[in-house]
Amino acid sequence: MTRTPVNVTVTGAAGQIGYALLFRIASGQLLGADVPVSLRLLEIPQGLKAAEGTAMELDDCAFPLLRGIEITDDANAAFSGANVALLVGARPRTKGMERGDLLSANGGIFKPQGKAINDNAADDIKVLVVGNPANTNALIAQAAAPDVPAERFTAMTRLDHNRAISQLAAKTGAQVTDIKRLTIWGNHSATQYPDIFHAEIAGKNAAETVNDEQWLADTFIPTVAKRGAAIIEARGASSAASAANAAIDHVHTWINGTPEGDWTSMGIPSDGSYGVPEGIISSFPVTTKNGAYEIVQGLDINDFSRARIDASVKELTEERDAVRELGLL
Ligand SMILES: NC(=O)C1=CN([C@@H]2O[C@H](COP(=O)(O)OP(=O)(O)OC[C@H]3O[C@@H](n4cnc5c(N)ncnc54)[C@H](O)[C@@H]3O)[C@@H](O)[C@H]2O)C=CC1
Ligand SMILES: O=C([O-])CC(=O)C(=O)O
Repeated sequence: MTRTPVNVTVTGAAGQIGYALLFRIASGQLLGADVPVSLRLLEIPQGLKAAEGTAMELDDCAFPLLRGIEITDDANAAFSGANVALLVGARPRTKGMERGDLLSANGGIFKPQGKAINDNAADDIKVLVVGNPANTNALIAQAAAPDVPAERFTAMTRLDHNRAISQLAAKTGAQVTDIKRLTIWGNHSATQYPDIFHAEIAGKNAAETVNDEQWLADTFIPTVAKRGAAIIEARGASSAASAANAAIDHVHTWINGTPEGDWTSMGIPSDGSYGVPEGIISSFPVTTKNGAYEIVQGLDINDFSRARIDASVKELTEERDAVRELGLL
C-alpha cells in the first residue's frame, strides 16, 4: 500500500471516549479499510502517561493500517498537517450539571485549539467537536480559525440521531435499517429536537405510522434529549462507547457520503436555512457527497416542529452571546 497516511488528531486521547475511539480509527473504521492512518494524540500534561499506555496497546494490536502515533501536550504539534481533527478533550458533565455550566470551563480549551488548527492543519482539514457544549465549542474553535473555511467546523449530534433511530425502531418494531430521514435540529443538549415528521419507516411516513402525538411529545423527544443524563445516572459516567461510535459515523458519513434517499444530522454553521440565524452551529438534516455536506432544503416545518426548533436555536444564540461576553469569539 503506497497511499500517504491520513493524519488524524484526537484531543482528550486518554479519556474514556478516546479509549473507545482510537482502536476503531486505527482499525480502519473511520476512513476505510484501505486508508492508512497516522494518529496524533493531544492531552494535557497529566494525561500524557495514560495516552502513552493507550498507544502501547494500539501497537500491540498490530493494526495493518496504523502508520504512526505521536503523543503531545502541544496543540501546534498535534494539529500539524492534520486532515481530520476530533476535538474530544473537555471536561465531561457530571451528575446534576447542565451544559450551560460547562461554557466557561471549556471555552478556554477551544479557542487556542482553533488557533492551532488555523496555523498548522492541512488545507483539507475537517473538524468534529465532540467535547461539550459541542455546538458552542465548535463555534469558538471556528472563530479562532479565520483562514479555515467555516464549514469545516462541525459539532456532533450523530449520537442523538442514532439514539432517536433506536427509540423509534423499538416503538414500531422496525429494524434500525428501515428508518431513514430522521433529523436532529438545534443544540446537542436537552433542548434538541428529534424530528420524525419527515422520517420514513420502511418507506412510510414515520409520524403517520406512529400516529401518537402524546408519545412523541411526552416520551420520544424527552427520552432522546435526556438520554445523556440517563446514561450518567445509570453508569455513573457519561456515554463513551456510543459517543465514539457516533464520532466514527459522523466523519465516515462526511467523507464517504449519505446513502441515496437518506440523510443524516450534523451540527454545522447555519447559512440562515429554516430561520436559524446565520453563523451559529446548529444541527440540520444534511446530505453528504465527495467530502462536502449540504442542508436538505424545502422541508415543511409544522407548528409542533417550529416551536421546538426555535427553542433550541434560542439556547444556541444565548450560548453564543455568553461566550462572546467572555471574549471567546
Ligand atoms: N457530543 C456528544 O454527543 C457527546 C459529547 N460528550 C463530551 O465529550 C467530552 C469527553 O468525554 P469523556 O471522554 O467521557 O471525558 P474524559 O474526562 O474521560 O476525558 C477527557 C479527556 O480530555 C483531556 N483534556 C482535557 N482538557 C484537554 C485539553 N485542553 N487538551 C487535550 N486534552 C484535554 C483530559 O485529560 C481527559 O483525558 C466531554 O465534554 C463530554 O461531555 C460525551 C458524550 C457525547
Ligand atoms: O450528556 C452528557 O454530558 C454526555 C453527552 O453529551 C451525551 O451523552 O449525549
